This record gives sequence, C-alpha cells and structure tokens, in this order.
Amino acid sequence: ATPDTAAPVHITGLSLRYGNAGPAVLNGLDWRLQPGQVVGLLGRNGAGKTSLLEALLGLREPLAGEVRLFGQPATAIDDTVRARIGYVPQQNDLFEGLTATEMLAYFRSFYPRWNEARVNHLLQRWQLPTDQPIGRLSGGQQQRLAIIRALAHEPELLVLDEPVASLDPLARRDFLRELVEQVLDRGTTVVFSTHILSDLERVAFNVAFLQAGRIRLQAPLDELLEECQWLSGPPAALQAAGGEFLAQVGGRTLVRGAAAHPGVQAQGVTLEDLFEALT
Ligand SMILES: Nc1ncnc2c1ncn2[C@@H]1O[C@H](COP(=O)(O)OP(=O)(O)OP(=O)(O)O)[C@@H](O)[C@H]1O
Repeated sequence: ATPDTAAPVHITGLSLRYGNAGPAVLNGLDWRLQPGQVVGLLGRNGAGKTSLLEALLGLREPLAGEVRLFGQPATAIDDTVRARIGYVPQQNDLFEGLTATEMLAYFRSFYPRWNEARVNHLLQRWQLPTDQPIGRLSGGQQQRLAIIRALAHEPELLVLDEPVASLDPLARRDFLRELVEQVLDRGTTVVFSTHILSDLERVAFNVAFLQAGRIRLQAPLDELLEECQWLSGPPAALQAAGGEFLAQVGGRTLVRGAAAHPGVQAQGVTLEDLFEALT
C-alpha cells in the first residue's frame, strides 16, 4: 500500500514481543490516526499500551509490520518530522541535575519553533520552581514539566503515556483544559493512554480499545455510548434485533446499532462497561 503522508500515524500489521521466545505483546495491529483526532487509548494493565506508543514513536523495533509518521518510517524519521512530534513518556526522562530553566533552554535549541510565551505562562500557572535541580521536584511537578516540554514546540502529533497519573485533581483538570485548547486551536492530533475514565469522558473524542495485541475498536466516544447496548432475551429475538455483535459478558450481549425488538431487553452502556467488554 502507498503510505498515507497526511496521516500523522499509520500502522500496518505491527507485531512486537520482548526477547526471542516471549509471547507477542502486539499481534498484527493496524491503526491509523487522522489529523486532528484526539484518541484515548484504553487497555488493561500489561495489555501493551506503553509498548504500542513506544513502537509508534520508533523507539522499539517491531518483529513485523510497519509504522509511518507523516509518511516516514518511524524508526528513520528526519528532523523535520521529529520537530512535529511531542512525547510525554510514562517514566519521565528529564535531566535530574539540570534546573527547569536549563533543561528547557537545552531543548529549545533543537526546535525551529518554540512557544516561549506559552512555556512561561504554564511554568507560572503551575507554579513550578525553575531554579532547583529537577531531581528535587515532586513526581507531579516533574510530570508537569514533562508536559510543558512536550507542548513547547507546538507539535502536530502529541503522544502521552498516562500523562496525568501523578497529577492532583486540579492539575489534571488544568492540563486537560490546556490540551483541549491546543487541540481546538491548532488541530493537534493527540493519542494518550490513561486509566482514568472520567478524564477520557472529558476530552477524548475518540477511544481505542487495545485487546489481545490489536486495536479491537476505535470510534467517537459519544457515538459508542449512544449506539451500544446490553441486550438480553431469546436468541431468535436477539438475532432479529440486528446490529453489530461486540461481546458477550455474563448473560448479556453487547451490541452496537441494534433496533428495538419484542422480547429483547435493552440497557444503556457506560464507558466502564465498554472497557470491561472490549479490553
Ligand atoms: N522491557 C520489557 N521486557 C520484557 N517484557 C516487557 C518489557 N516491557 C513490557 N513488557 C511486557 O509487555 C507487556 C505489555 O507491557 P506494557 O507496559 O506495554 O503494558 P501497558 O498496557 O502499558 O501496562 P500498564 O497499564 O500497566 O502501564 C507486559 O506483559 C509486560 O510484562
């Protein structure tokens, strides 16, 4: 297939495992992010979210398959594409011995574009000490700094691996607001993993479910909540109700787009239901 140079991320047949004999963590995964999409990546602990985001960024060599970022192979992107990407890893990789001011000055030198006003605004709003070694900041302060660094060069693709895990509720809300602003203003493509479903409901216009090494389903969250239902009833009636079968959990069937039908009981779903059934 010809690479889609407009797609910030285009993944085909991605397989990944650790070591030579381990089980496949990712297994023939296909995924494409369109410009301006905001996608929350959901999966159980150990499902492979971090592995997927790292492979997506070209930080892990896949066993098979291909990842392209803005049309270029992820493991061989040039500086132009690199400058279009921002990343907040799960384990922060800030330089502990530098101060925030020193670290930001260092990164600024790599990027043709750097929004100093926004950096200063966020440093102030989040009250980050800028003249102490980063290693002495709290976990949440370090996470805020990592976020500022990732937003500073106004990336077109922002990859965030559990960016809010150690933020307090107010900082989380503030960060999510900042993220939404960035997305609306600049049409940034965002992919982020999180376990905090209520945050997702606030900002993720799309959700992607990672299950058994593949993206099981990706769709706008509001559509899913509207179209998916738990159905129960006799098999013939369920069949007549139609729709797309998604999963069977306990005695109930999760279906998308079913019609009302005599003998079928239907019940709405929550994001937590979808998480249980699709991850
Ligand atoms: N460096 C590594 N070496 C060996 N196995 C690894 C390594 N990193 C991850 N794994 C394994 O790969 C699988 C996926 O891990 P990964 O961290 O990608 O999952 P995750 O979905 O991000 O999990 P969590 O929600 O707990 O952060 C797990 O079974 C994990 O044990």
